[in-house]
Amino acid sequence: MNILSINQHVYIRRSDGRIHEGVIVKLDSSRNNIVTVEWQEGQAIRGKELPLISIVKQNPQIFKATANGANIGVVPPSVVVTATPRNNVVLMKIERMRLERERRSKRNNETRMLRQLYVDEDLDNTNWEFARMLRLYRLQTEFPPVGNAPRSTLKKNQIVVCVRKRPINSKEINQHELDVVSVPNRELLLVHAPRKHLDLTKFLEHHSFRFDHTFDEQSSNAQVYERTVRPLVHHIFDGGMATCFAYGQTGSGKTHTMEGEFTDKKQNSRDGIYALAAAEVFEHLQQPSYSHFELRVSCSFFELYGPRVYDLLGLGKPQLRVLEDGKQRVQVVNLIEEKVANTDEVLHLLELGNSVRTSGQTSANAKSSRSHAVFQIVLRSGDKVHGKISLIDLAGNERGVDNCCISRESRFEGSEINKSLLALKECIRALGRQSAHLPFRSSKLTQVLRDSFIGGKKVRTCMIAMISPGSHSVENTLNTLRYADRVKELTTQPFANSSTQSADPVLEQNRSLSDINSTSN
Ligand SMILES: Nc1ncnc2c1ncn2[C@@H]1O[C@H](COP(=O)(O)OP(=O)(O)OP(=O)(O)O)[C@@H](O)[C@H]1O
Repeated sequence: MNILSINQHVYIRRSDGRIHEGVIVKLDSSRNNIVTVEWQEGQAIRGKELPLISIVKQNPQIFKATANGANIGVVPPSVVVTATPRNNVVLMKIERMRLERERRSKRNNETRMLRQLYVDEDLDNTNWEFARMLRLYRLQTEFPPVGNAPRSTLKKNQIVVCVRKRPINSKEINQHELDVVSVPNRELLLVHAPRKHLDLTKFLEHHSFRFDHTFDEQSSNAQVYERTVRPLVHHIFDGGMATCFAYGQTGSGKTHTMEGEFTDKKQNSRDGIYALAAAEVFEHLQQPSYSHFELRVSCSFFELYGPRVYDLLGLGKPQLRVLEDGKQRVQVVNLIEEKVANTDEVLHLLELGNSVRTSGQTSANAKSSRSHAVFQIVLRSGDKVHGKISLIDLAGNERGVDNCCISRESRFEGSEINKSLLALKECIRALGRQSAHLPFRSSKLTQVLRDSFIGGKKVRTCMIAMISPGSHSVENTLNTLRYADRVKELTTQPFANSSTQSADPVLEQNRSLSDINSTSN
């Protein structure tokens, strides 16, 4: 073996008779003197392991040259590869490096694609494990179709509870928040809460809820209106009282839904539920079946800030007194009830009122409504109230722990808001139970809305719970859904909401499916 060396040029004959000039790249005496030779064929580098004896036979010139001190070797009959030997070695090394580079980049691309599949092209996302679990859960879980409850029952329900999920916003995306709410169909809603075990392993806790209607992030205000407030407008023409509450965490979309989209620092009142309801009222007025009532439309707009009531249509936003007479009739003294003849006049009133509404900054929303805004459309036949709809944009509900970093005044505001929301829940529940006792005196909000809770079958209520989809809001989202759930619980017995949790994705899937199945039975 000492005659041959690495990088030495040799000729080899292939089985098809062609002869190539190659380079020795490996000499292995431990394996019966095996010699590895590489050569170039077109653009490709090829290699072969050959026994030493075969190399000796095919390259007699090497051995003659060694014996005589000069290379008098026999030139092979035809040489396929004609590159100069020195160039060949360099080329081969470059080629080998290129192939290695290509292999590495292919491997990296594969890894990148795999992560993108799970993490939405966001490779820096520290939540990527949760994102992966979520993606898998959503891919693997089959949701049952909507339950068999006929849709017409929704129209007849005295209390309707719906949930609307708003789209994840750019602030949440920049903070690498995940969208942890799924709306698989128009009744179901799932919250996937990211959790950690004591040993810090991560898992998702799935909670499923069922409501009269669930709206996903694609839903428009008009679609929400269609399912929620439209039946109530029809109801007041039939002589009923109706109330619709927008409930939810600050920044979850209550004002967006009730008062319209907020673009370029301006509220576009035209597409909010207030305006859509007003337009429907004027459309209905044209119908001959109501002409004999000689109905006239008027609006009032006021806010409740803590225990105080302010008229949003009055000059300088005057504070109003709330009085109750001997027959428990509640009057907001001197509340302006403006007569309106068309939707544009209503929009004008809304703009006037919104411009003076109390707002503040919360941990979740820089321009947060800190008051409950009550917009009422009253139908009068002569002096008598024929029907009335109250549309209420409630102040944001916040958990105490979210308020730790804000001022004392804001914390006080928060506790007042939560107190009135608790009272509201109790009143709606009492209405659902047809209870003789209505705890309406426990807050100013329920006191001024008393006539929306009494009146038996003539009274109808709709609650739209708004939720933020971001993972940082998950506790507030669960709070909102539990609140809405408590309101609904007593009104539709067949639906029992529930929650599940599990660390094992397969178990999670099966359990939550059985959970969903059980709720739909
Ligand atoms: N469905 C939606 N589609 C698009 N953007 C939305 C939606 N819901 C809310 N938003 C946006 O989210 C932000 C917060 O919404 P909004 O002010 O309506 O929240 P809120 O619940 O009224 O908060 P607060 O109780 O603090 O007043 C706004 O910029 C709004 O435009």
